[in-house]
Amino acid sequence: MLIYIAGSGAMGCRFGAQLHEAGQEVILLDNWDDHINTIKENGLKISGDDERIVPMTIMKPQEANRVGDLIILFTKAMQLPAMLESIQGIMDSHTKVLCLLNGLGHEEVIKQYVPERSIIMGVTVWTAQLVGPGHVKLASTGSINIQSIDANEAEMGHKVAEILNEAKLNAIYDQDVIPSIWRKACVNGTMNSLCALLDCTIGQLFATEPGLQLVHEIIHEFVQVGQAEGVKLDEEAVTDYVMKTSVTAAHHYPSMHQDLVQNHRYTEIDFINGAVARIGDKHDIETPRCDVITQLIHTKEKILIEPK
Ligand SMILES: NC(=O)C1=CN([C@@H]2O[C@H](COP(=O)(O)OP(=O)(O)OC[C@H]3O[C@@H](n4cnc5c(N)ncnc54)[C@H](OP(=O)(O)O)[C@@H]3O)[C@@H](O)[C@H]2O)C=CC1
Ligand SMILES: CC(C)(CO)C(=O)C(=O)O
Repeated sequence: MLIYIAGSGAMGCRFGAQLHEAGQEVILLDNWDDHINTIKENGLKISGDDERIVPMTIMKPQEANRVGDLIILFTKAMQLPAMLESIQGIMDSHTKVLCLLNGLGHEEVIKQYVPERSIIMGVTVWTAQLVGPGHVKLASTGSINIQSIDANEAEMGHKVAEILNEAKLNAIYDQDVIPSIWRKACVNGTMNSLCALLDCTIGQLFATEPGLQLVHEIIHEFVQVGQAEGVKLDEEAVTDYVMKTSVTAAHHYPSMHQDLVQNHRYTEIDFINGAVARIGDKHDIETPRCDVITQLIHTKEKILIEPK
């Protein structure tokens, strides 16, 4: 089986390396020259729980020319359309496309490039961090929920879950993956944006009474908007999940903090709080917190990434 990882940053490298080690033929696709050259020359360096060097094939998306059996999308959300455009030549009617990006609204984007019967949507709580080009840090454990969006293609989704499990990626075939995607978006919509704005860890944020209050108000907006979209979300259960995640990830600076504050890179805010604000508008639901958080993150992007 030929598996492409379309977007081989931290998560793409984790998944690519584990699938390669499980015996699959894996090709990493990315556009970052230093990263590509380092992996070509030295292999992928993995530090953390199980340090090793994994020899991996990596190239730019436009250089790939063999049709893939499975393509796992792992770009940042704002890079997704360009990636889908550039991988048209490696997809045919049998190619399955699995999306594991954080955030909301990717299904609609993917449908513009991939037939519905080939799309598998998913969400993962595995983590990974780029240390530098060709070097990723992996720690702890995780899991994946996936579902074919065409109900007639469930079998193909089950097969993909099996392949992920052979690589010890703990995948389950979910009969309704959309609430899980929204629940993870809610984790990111509370912790990622607030920690990036306040320059703090998750533990620091959740230890404050006003911070915690804001977290509850954001969760309420996500749940109201999700429910209006027909997503089965229970506010108490989502809150419980967010609180539990805040404990296990207490010492972390979330990825949006790493992107914006530490590395001065654009964020996925438009696909998290920004998406809830947009969908809320559609349903005439007010989302004042998501609105202002989105505006503040964009302001911080202007200050840090585009200084005058
Ligand atoms: N990291 C995590 O723990 C988790 C992430 N996710 C989600 O997975 C998706 C992928 O995230 P993740 O793997 O963390 O993304 P990364 O930031 O590690 O990489 C994403 C892309 O950004 C570019 N890039 C990253 N760093 C640099 C750099 N220093 N210089 C130049 N280009 C760089 C590369 O793209 P290119 O060069 O092609 O532009 C790379 O493919 C996102 O939707 C994220 O929210 C989900 C669960 C956990
Ligand atoms: C750490 C965690 C779970 C919460 O923000 C995360 O998903 C991220 O950093 O993107």
